[in-house]
Amino acid sequence: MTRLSVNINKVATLRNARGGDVPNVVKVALDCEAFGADGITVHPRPDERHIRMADVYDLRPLLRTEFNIEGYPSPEFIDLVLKVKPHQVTLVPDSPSQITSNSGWDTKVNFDFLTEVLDAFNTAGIRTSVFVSADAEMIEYAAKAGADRVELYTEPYATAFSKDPEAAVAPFVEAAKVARKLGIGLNAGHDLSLVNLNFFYKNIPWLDEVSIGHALISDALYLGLERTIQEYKNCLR
Ligand SMILES: CC(=O)[C@@H](O)[C@H](O)COP(=O)(O)O
Ligand SMILES: NCC(=O)COP(=O)(O)O
Repeated sequence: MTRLSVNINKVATLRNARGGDVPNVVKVALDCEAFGADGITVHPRPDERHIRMADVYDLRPLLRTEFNIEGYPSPEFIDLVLKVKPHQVTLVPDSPSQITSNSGWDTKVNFDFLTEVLDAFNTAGIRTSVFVSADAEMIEYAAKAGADRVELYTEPYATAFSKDPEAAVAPFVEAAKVARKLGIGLNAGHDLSLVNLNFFYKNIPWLDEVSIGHALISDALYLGLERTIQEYKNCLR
């Protein structure tokens, strides 16, 4: 089964636009779970422009599904994750000024750093995942550094999908085979949508998890959150 983790960053962005508590991020997360989400993902950034550190603490005791925290492993981020102890932490090589995640790690160049950070999370009993491009060497070094899983950065797939779906997914199928051969888990995310998700899943049915935010929350404006989550779940069958 491929799990759907709903990234609620965009819900927090909407809330922050007015400075109040509408929409309430915790309530939306709990409703996502009630509507069938298998997990909740957040990606706090240092400027707290969407998810805030306080949201992460508020969510932890209330969530009933898997909690995945993504982000760049700064000292503050590491401290937060070790205190909150989510089910999974996903390391992303974001710089603070980036609008959104736009690449995977160079796991070879950052091997020592990643090994040290992954060791701290593994020792704390938190499942680890490393955000990488669909590149065999990057996956191999992530595994060597101690990652339990990799998360494939799917923006290039999403961009190329409309022109040639087969060509778009081909490098991801190869990357997924590398992860399977190494015996590590496989997640995927970034710009997955109702348009491109089912094709991705059909080609890589052994995916453990997808995390989806931007398109899913946008679809919910038209379809409502409950139906949207059901439609995304239907893409994973
Ligand atoms: C790693 C990744 O792709 C997501 O965490 C993404 O960055 C979240 O979306 P936003 O950048 O829009 O918050
Ligand atoms: N890890 C990817 C994620 O959480 C959501 O990315 P997006 O669907 O907002 O592009």
